[in-house]
Amino acid sequence: MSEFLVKALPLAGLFSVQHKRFEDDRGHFARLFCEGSLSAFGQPFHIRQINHSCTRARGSVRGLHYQNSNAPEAKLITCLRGEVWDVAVDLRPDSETFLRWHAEHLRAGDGRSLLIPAGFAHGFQTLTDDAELLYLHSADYTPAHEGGLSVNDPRLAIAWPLPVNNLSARDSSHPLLDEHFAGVPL
Ligand SMILES: Cc1cn([C@H]2C[C@H](O)[C@@H](COP(=O)(O)OP(=O)(O)O[C@H]3O[C@@H](C)C(=O)[C@@H](O)[C@H]3O)O2)c(=O)[nH]c1=O
Repeated sequence: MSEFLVKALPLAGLFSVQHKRFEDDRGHFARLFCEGSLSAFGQPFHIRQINHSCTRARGSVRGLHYQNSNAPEAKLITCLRGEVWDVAVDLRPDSETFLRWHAEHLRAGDGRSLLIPAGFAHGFQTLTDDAELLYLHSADYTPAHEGGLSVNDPRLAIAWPLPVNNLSARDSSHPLLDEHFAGVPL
């Protein structure tokens, strides 16, 4: 096995990345990111930014966020503490799965990340208190080019595992999708 076991998920370009773990008496070691290996899957991924978040209460939801065609970005999401239900929504207008979502359960210590390509929105719900996420981003944070989708949009019909709690003011005000939504053409 190489340093990663990469599994394609139902939306093209979305991957589960299992990190090979080396165990010994001291504990363990794993490579979290390797540009050379991961670029072979989906589009090349060059890290521009690394972010970290901690979310205190179980059931909290962050998202759904994306950067538009002026600053498209891929993300590699890893859970460092607790557990989250991590969601990616396909916003590529030419995709056969446009507006379909897929979720993965990420747990600290499971050695797994979600690789989300450009042209997707991302969000998550915490399944435990004090959940921490590490995000690797392929583009700079560009608020002027950021968009959001409502986590309760009936057109997406995301089946959140818990009642949706603790949305930020911004995440409570994302518009519902309508016929003018053009997605993220790449
Ligand atoms: C994302 C981000 C936020 N910020 C600032 C803006 C704001 O004052 C504060 C909190 O930002 P937000 O409320 O947008 O944080 P949050 O709602 O946690 O945003 C995150 O949500 C998840 C779902 C993602 O996928 C991330 O990429 C990111 O968009 O941090 C930065 O300075 N740089 C950044 O890269």
